[in-house]
Amino acid sequence: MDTETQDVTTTEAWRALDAHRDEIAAVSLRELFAIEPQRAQALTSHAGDLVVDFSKQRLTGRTLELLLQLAEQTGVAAAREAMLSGAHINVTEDRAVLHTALRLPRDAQLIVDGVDVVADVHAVLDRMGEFTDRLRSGDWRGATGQQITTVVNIGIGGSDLGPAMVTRALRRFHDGPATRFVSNVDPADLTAALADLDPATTVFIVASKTFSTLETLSNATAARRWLVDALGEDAVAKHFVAVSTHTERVVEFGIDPANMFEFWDWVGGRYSVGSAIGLAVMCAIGRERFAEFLAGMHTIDTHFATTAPARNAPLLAGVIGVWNASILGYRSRAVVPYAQDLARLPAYLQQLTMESNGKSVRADGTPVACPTGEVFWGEPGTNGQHAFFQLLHQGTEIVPVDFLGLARSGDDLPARDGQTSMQVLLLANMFAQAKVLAFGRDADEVRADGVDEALVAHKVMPGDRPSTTILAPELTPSVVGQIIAFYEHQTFVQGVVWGIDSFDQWGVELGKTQATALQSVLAGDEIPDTGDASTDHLIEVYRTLRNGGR
Ligand SMILES: O=P(O)(O)OC[C@H]1O[C@](O)(CO)[C@@H](O)[C@@H]1O
Repeated sequence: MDTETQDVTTTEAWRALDAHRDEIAAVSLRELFAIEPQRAQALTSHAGDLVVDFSKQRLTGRTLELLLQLAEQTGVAAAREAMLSGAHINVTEDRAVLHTALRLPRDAQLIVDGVDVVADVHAVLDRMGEFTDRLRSGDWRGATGQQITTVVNIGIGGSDLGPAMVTRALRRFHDGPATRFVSNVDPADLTAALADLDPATTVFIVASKTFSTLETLSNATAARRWLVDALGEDAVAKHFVAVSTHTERVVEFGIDPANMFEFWDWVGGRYSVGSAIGLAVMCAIGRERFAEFLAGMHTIDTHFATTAPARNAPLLAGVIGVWNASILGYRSRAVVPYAQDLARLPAYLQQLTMESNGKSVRADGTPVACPTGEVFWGEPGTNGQHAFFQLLHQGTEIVPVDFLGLARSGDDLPARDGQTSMQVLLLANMFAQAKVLAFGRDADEVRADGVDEALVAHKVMPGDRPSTTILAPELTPSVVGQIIAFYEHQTFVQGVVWGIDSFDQWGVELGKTQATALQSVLAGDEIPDTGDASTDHLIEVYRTLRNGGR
């Protein structure tokens, strides 16, 4: 941390972009498409199976040129090389950042701090494969000799969102035991998950990088009690496995290290679904499909590492994200997958992007000089259309949208018209939304439709609302891996440009320690003195309500 981190706003490219913003402010997307007939093709990148169309972003060829200069002047290529080679780019924790090593093929080699991490990675993948083969074939039996029918993953943040999102996304490939995910320390989460389960046929995966996370250890302890009450202490070995970097804590919890799947401190929690944290996914879809998922990620890693900047999809997405958030002032991004199976993708991306880039100081501790981390949110289309799209179309806030769509669906059904299919209808909705956001409809067009003058202003669609459209052939394990790696790398690019450490998360620590301190205050009945009047008052109100008062 001795080296000073560059302030992006002092670069030549930033100053040029700042001026350029004003130059193109009055140019509409309609005009840009009229001036550049090949715009759609020119602004579409191909990465693996992903086709990424940036043409509806508010930018010109000159904007992209300047954004690529910005990437150059902030050292994105060198930072990427440093990450991929295992340099300690997570400076505040002095750690390498090597989630890309999790998806290197078996015959690759990567020596980091004197160790071949690829060999370690594949040794764990093999152990995961052996375990999941046994579980899926029925060879692994519970304490009463019954076959395991349900796997419950207990974890939170990266130890939940990745496997939960991917397992759901790959529903069609699910041919193993049923999977459930418990994350919240709210007892309702565990209680609901266990309500109809039989301890004799249930296996718990306790997934925690640190094995010290309050929510996970609370849920794991309660789940252990549920199992032991029914089957006795000896049953734990057949019904609990752990995924962690911390063997001693796993043993202390009472899980046999033989049933522990290891990963390493160079895998950040939100980047860990390709590690043993993906064990629940492997239980659901099997080791071959999981290998395809990893291979999909590796395809995008290779694209990111080797493709020229002007065609490099995650690099372009990253700098366009900076352009939107920091220069145009569009502070949030909606992610709208037109795929019900990607319903958890927005939540997954919230952690990936916001825990990574939601920082106000640069890696050297100096304050950032421009807005950083976008606020990510979203829901699957078409549901989102009937909820928040009104604001996207006509609100005062401009929210860039990432549309994700699939050309084919394994679930397709005939459409009501008897001619097309519901998947075609779904995609037609996606294209329509992106089209209307970009090109809108002006007052004359509204009038030309014979709309009553009193309603014209209400029906004007302003347009010029940016979006990126990502298309893929089908939701396969590989494509899901590709989507994840695509977002991981754009998050990385943004972090480098902003000069922040995208791999720490100090901002979540204080709340955790204060919760632990407040737990006993809430449970007790002494006059609260927590150091602030607001919290003291809330605790008193809480106690009154808890005791049935008003
Ligand atoms: O895997 P662990 O150590 O239980 O941590 C869970 C999550 O908690 C965090 O540390 C903070 O939210 C995340 O980064 C992480 O994914």
